[in-house]
Amino acid sequence: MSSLSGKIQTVLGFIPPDQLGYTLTHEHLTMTFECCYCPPPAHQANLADGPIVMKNLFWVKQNPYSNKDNLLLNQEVEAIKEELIAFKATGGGCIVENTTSGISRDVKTLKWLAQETGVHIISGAGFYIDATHSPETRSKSVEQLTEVLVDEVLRGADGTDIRCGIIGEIGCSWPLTDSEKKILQATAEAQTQLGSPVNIHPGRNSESPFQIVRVLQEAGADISKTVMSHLDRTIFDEQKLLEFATLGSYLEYDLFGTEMLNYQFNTAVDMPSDNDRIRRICSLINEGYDERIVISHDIHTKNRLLKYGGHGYSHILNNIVPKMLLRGISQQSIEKILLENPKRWLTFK
Ligand SMILES: CCC(=O)NCCS(=O)(=O)O
Repeated sequence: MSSLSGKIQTVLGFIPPDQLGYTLTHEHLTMTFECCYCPPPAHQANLADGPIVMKNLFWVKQNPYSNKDNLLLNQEVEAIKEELIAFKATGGGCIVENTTSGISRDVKTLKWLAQETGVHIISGAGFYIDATHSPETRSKSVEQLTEVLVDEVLRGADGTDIRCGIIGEIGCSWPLTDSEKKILQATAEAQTQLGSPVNIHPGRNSESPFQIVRVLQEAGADISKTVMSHLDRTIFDEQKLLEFATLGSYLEYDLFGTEMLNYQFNTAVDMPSDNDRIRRICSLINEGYDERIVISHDIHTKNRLLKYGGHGYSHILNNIVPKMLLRGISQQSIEKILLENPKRWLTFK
């Protein structure tokens, strides 16, 4: 049993699980996303640079990864502080901030935001996708990577004493790279030592979540304390989703608010709408999985903030919950999705 057993660890220290409140399990409050910049086609090259303004806003919403300014969420600390105050006033309690090494994690800013707003913020340990791994990270053994993860949870991240309360999001590509596989094995080992919650970012292929679970299981992970993120853009076939659900991870629908014609990272994918997401969640509940579902917005670009006409961090509480109720999801299931499931996941074993 770990020293953290029974506790939830925020950037301000431990909280009793019953103080958590409604929780968004996958957000970003400060990060950069230049690693995923997609140059626009030649005839739109002028839209890559310059700030977001009314005149380019529709284009930015359709092509969020092609405007460089849009990828710098770390420039919006004041706007995000205002949003968190509104989130709390709307009934929100906690945000799990999934920024890991490679996309500019900034735990000092997370601590400041938690102090200023009263929202519980939980920070993530570990590494984003291979494209962001440093030569130093690539050269580490599984044991050395495990040490980094354990250290970020027990002692603090990025040279501070601010501690992470989950491992993740651990970035995985499709196909999985050697460096990502080592980090998954280290994640399993660190999870075994700490009893910690884990969050995984799968590659953009429906086989990816299955492959990741296999690697984690072989390395001894506890899949029941692991969230598989981004299922909205990863598994579309209902039978395949139900097959994945039997593996026992939490099933995360975390792109609420994202509605676009073309999904730039994989144009073979039709990005679902919020109504599609709600339908998917209804069918998972009907199949008996309401104790495994968690939801979020995964805000990672500026255009999704209220300041830029986006849906903001309170969209789920303000708009999605009422629509879920309208579509027959019970208040009891909503309490599980937004409160009980996050609480169970975030409490160290
Ligand atoms: C860092 C944020 C992130 O990785 N979000 C996932 C985007 S997507 O792969 O689902 O498009």
